[in-house]
Amino acid sequence: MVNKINTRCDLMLFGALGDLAQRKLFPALYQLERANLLADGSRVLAIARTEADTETVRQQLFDKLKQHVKPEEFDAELAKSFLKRVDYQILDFNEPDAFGVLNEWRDDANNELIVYMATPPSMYGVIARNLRSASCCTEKTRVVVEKPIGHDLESSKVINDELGEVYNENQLFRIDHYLGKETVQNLIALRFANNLFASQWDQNHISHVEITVAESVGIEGRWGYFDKAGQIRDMIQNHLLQLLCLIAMDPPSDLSADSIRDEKVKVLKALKQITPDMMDSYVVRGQYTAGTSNGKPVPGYLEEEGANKGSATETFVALKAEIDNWRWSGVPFYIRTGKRLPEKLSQIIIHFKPAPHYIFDPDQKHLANNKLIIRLQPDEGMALKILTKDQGLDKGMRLRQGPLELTFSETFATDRIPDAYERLLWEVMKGNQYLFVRRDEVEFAWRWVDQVIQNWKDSGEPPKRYAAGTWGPVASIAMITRDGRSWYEDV
Ligand SMILES: NC(=O)C1=CN([C@@H]2O[C@H](COP(=O)(O)OP(=O)(O)OC[C@H]3O[C@@H](n4cnc5c(N)ncnc54)[C@H](OP(=O)(O)O)[C@@H]3O)[C@@H](O)[C@H]2O)C=CC1
Ligand SMILES: O=C1O[C@H](COP(=O)(O)O)[C@@H](O)[C@H](O)[C@H]1O
Repeated sequence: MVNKINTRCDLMLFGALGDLAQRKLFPALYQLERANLLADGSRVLAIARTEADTETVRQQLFDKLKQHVKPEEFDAELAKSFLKRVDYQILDFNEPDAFGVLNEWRDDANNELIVYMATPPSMYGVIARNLRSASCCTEKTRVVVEKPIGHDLESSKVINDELGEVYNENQLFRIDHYLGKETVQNLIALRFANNLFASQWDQNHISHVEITVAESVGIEGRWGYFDKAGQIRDMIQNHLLQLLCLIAMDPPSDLSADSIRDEKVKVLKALKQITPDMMDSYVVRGQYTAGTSNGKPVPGYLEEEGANKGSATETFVALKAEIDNWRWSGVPFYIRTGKRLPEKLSQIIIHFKPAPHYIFDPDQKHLANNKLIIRLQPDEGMALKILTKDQGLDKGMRLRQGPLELTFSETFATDRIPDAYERLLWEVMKGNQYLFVRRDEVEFAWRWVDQVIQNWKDSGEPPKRYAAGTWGPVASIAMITRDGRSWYEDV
């Protein structure tokens, strides 16, 4: 049973009519209302530049809630009552003089003020400065900003500096929505609540790690944004490196935000640089061509709406990351992520080393390593593949591999899994930063990703093609096969 927080919040949502706000943030706030977690008197000021009045925006938000909340969780009366908390303010973020109006909306200065910037990152500094000029912030104000923070190390420093001129680091909540996923937080529980794994979690016992975040969707009308980013900036710089950190970090001394973030930063700092001569064997980038998705024909990346036909932006990346420290020396982390892959699937596979001396049938030696499969989405859960004796008089000491299985929806049938943004908004309201990214994490992640992007630029090589509906370019299979391994397939 989660208790509602008693403090009333005033949430100023900049960019409230944008895609993120309407698809994710308002549905998440509705779910907090549904769970009776919003304090009485908490309010939302939806801010954008479109000419509209509050009633029209409430009606538009009602329609979007109906569209994006699961039918069995949508209650029209509750939605209407939730939307009474929402007012709309027309504002051009570039107009400092217009910001004074925001103070008028705040009728009680004792309410917690949360500023959520669901806007292009180029707006963060402008909004922060204008809020300051309008005296619309205090040292207690919490400020939420979306990814990506910049498009490389230099530009992320500029954005972080601009935010830092107005706010202290302990006021800043940088979102990486993967950290709001229950199954991602569960990595911390798995690793640090089960001593069984703690003693096995290093290069003495683990041979390699795989992290796959596959998406079946394509660009979904976001060509303008995505083509400037590509899969490495959109997914690897943030979500996949966060997953890597949670798997690779040392145990934090407690669950405080800084203890966890300190450990993640140590991992990011220890990532081995990928130099130009390593690129062929360590990195594969791809771009999808026409193919199928869910059995239906789909266009290639260059034929998507709004496409620039000559684009060399990658929609797929596979790479081998190495961590230069005592715990992980010699243990590659194979990472892959892409759009228009055969299915939506995020999973981490920990491959344990075989026993030091093998005494069974030589033909079965390939079976002889345990694997821990962590399914982040969908079908959330985990399986530990272990070896047992095959049953039957005629089987001798033949081995077979089977799972110790934990499927969350079956074992813990009662609980609904909240969306990442519900958790993250809830943590912001409580003022808890442990699921948000600190400035140095963002910057060390960029430092590592930037060198790969620079190597691509210098080589001038175009991305390798793969047909939509396949697992990426064949080169990504060759990359892991060269090391005598293969991407995990559940057979
Ligand atoms: N969409 C997604 O799935 C994800 C988005 N993000 C990040 O979230 C942020 C928002 O993305 P998204 O919602 O897609 O963006 P959109 O372009 O859909 O929305 C941007 C919003 O900002 C408003 N806006 C922009 N400039 C101004 C201005 N000068 N004055 C007033 N209002 C302005 C727009 O107002 P109006 O509508 O009135 O023009 C709109 O409400 C970005 O940083 C993005 O990278 C991160 C992860 C996923
Ligand atoms: O941040 C982003 O994440 C989504 C994938 O998120 P998921 O929760 O559906 O796994 C990705 O599609 C999008 O391009 C990226 O900006």
